[in-house]
Amino acid sequence: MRTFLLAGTDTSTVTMEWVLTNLVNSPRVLEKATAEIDSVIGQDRLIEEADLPKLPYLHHIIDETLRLFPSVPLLLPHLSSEDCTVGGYHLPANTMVIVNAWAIHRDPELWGADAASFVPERFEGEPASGEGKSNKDPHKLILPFGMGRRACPGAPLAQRLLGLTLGALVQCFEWKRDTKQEVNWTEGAGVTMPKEKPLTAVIRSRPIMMKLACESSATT
Ligand code: HEM
Repeated sequence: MRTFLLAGTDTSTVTMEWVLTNLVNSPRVLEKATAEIDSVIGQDRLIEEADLPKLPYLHHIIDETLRLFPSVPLLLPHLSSEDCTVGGYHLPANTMVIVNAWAIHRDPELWGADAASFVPERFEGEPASGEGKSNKDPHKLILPFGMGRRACPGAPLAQRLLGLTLGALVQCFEWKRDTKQEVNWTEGAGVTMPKEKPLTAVIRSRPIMMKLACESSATT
């Protein structure tokens, strides 16, 4: 239980801070996410888990954030249990292998000239499924949760948690930068990759907050 708490909390909160940083720096994307939530759910009730499959753009925002700011940028170190070949390189047994997901996620050969830009639309289109499907499917080019047998077992939970939290934050509040210039994207140090300086922003409640406040005062 302790492992799950340790592995699950920092990774998710760091990602959420990067998502919000990207949104306050990209009003166009924030507006599109707000419009999606308003058209699918509206302002009369709070987002629920069952709404998530109907909010593709929200997921593209999360995928694009995990691409640019994977919260475990070097994944976890692995040890080869026997001699093997990886990407054409011979690895003797007992070699430590570190995968630089951050660099893969920003490689212009994979992502094009705008690899460093925040563009959730690059995840549009159905994810390819099955062996041998297009290796251009962007969902198959990111590995924020690792891959294979030791991949993150909390990935499905994390994706639902991020979707629901971000959905509620966008549905319930207007978000704006508190400075004229863009919020700094500088990364800090750590096993998980935090922002160097914590995000500050201006938020204003949207109509649903008044409704939720009235409902909660009526039940107390
Ligand atoms: C945005 C959220 C998260 C990210 C980006 C993330 C990422 C990762 C990565 C990259 C690994 C290492 C994979 C590898 O060795 O190649 C990992 C391992 C792990 N994660 Fe997550 N994780 C997240 C959330 C969670 C949550 C919510 C839980 C549990 C509730 C969790 C539990 C674990 C555990 C137990 C491991 C170790 C698995 C093993 O060694 O076999 N993670 N995670």
